[in-house]
Amino acid sequence: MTATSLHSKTTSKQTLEIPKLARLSAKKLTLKHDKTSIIESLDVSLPEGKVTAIVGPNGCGKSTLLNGLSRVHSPSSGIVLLDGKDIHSLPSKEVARRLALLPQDTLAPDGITIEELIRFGRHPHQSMLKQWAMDDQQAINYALNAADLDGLKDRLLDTLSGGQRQRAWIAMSIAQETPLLLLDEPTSALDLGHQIEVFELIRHLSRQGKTLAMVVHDLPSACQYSDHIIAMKKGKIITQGSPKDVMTKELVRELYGVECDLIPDPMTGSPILINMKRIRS
Ligand SMILES: Nc1ncnc2c1ncn2[C@@H]1O[C@H](COP(=O)(O)OP(=O)(O)OP(=O)(O)O)[C@@H](O)[C@H]1O
Repeated sequence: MTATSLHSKTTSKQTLEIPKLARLSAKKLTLKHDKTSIIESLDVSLPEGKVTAIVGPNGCGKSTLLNGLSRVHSPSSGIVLLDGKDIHSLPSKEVARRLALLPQDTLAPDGITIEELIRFGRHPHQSMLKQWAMDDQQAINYALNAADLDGLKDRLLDTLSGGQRQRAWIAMSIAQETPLLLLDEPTSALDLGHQIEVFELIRHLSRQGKTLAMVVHDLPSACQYSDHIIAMKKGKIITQGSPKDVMTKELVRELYGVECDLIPDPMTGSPILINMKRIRS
C-alpha cells in the first residue's frame, strides 16, 4: 500500500471514456420486508454527476432503499425511474450497463482470483456480437489500479483480508463502467488510508460525470466527501441538501442521540463534528 491517493493515481494513468449521465429517481416508493413497510411512499432523486451520502441510524432503511433503487428489491408500490423509464421494465443487461450496485453483503464463487472477480464487471458489455476486447482489459486494468490492487490481481479472493476483499468488489463495480454507482458502506472494512483513497476515488469519479450514492455511517466523511446528504430515520427522508445546509447539531441529536458542536472546515467550509457525546443509549 502506498501513500499515493487513488485520486492522483487515477488521474495520472489511463483514463476511460467519460460515461454519459444517467438519472435515477423514485416516486411514492414503498418497500417491504415480509409484510412490514420499511420505506413508505418515498420520493427521491439522485443529483446527477454528484456524490450523495445516505446517512441515518442502524435499521432506518438505507440498504433497503439502495436495493430498491437498483431493482434488487421490488417495490410493493411506487416506481423507480432510470432515465425516465420504469427500471423493472428494462432488460437486465441494459440496467447493468447504466447502474452498478455494491451491496453490503457480497458473495463470490469459490476459488476465483481478484482479476477474475473484476472480469464479472465486464459481463454487461459482452454479447454475441461483442466478445472480449481491448476496452474490457483496459477497464480491468483501470479498476485494479484505482483500487490499489495491481500487485494482488492473481491472489485468490478467499485468501485476502476483509479490506482487500472490499477493495476487489469496489474494483468490480468500477470496471462495470456505469454512469451510476450505488455503494453500500464501501469503506466499512478499510483502514484509514484506504478509506481516504476510496472516498477520493468516489469524488474523482463524480468529477468525471458519474452519479454516485453511498451509504455511510461516518458522518465526518459524509460531510467531507459528498455534495448532497440524504438523512433518513424510520424509513423516511427527514432532510436533504448540501452538507453545509443539512448538517446541524439538531440533526445529529435527532438521528443518533448524540450532542456535538460543528465547526466549518477552514479549507472547504464543510462541517466538522467535534465534542461528540452520546446523550441516550
Ligand atoms: N431480509 C430481511 N428480512 C426482514 N427484515 C429485514 C430484512 N433486511 C432488513 N430488514 C429490516 O428492515 C429494516 C431496515 O433494514 P436496512 O438494512 O435497510 O437498514 P439500514 O439503515 O441499512 O441499517 P444498517 O445501518 O444497520 O446497515 C430493519 O428493521 C431490518 O431489520
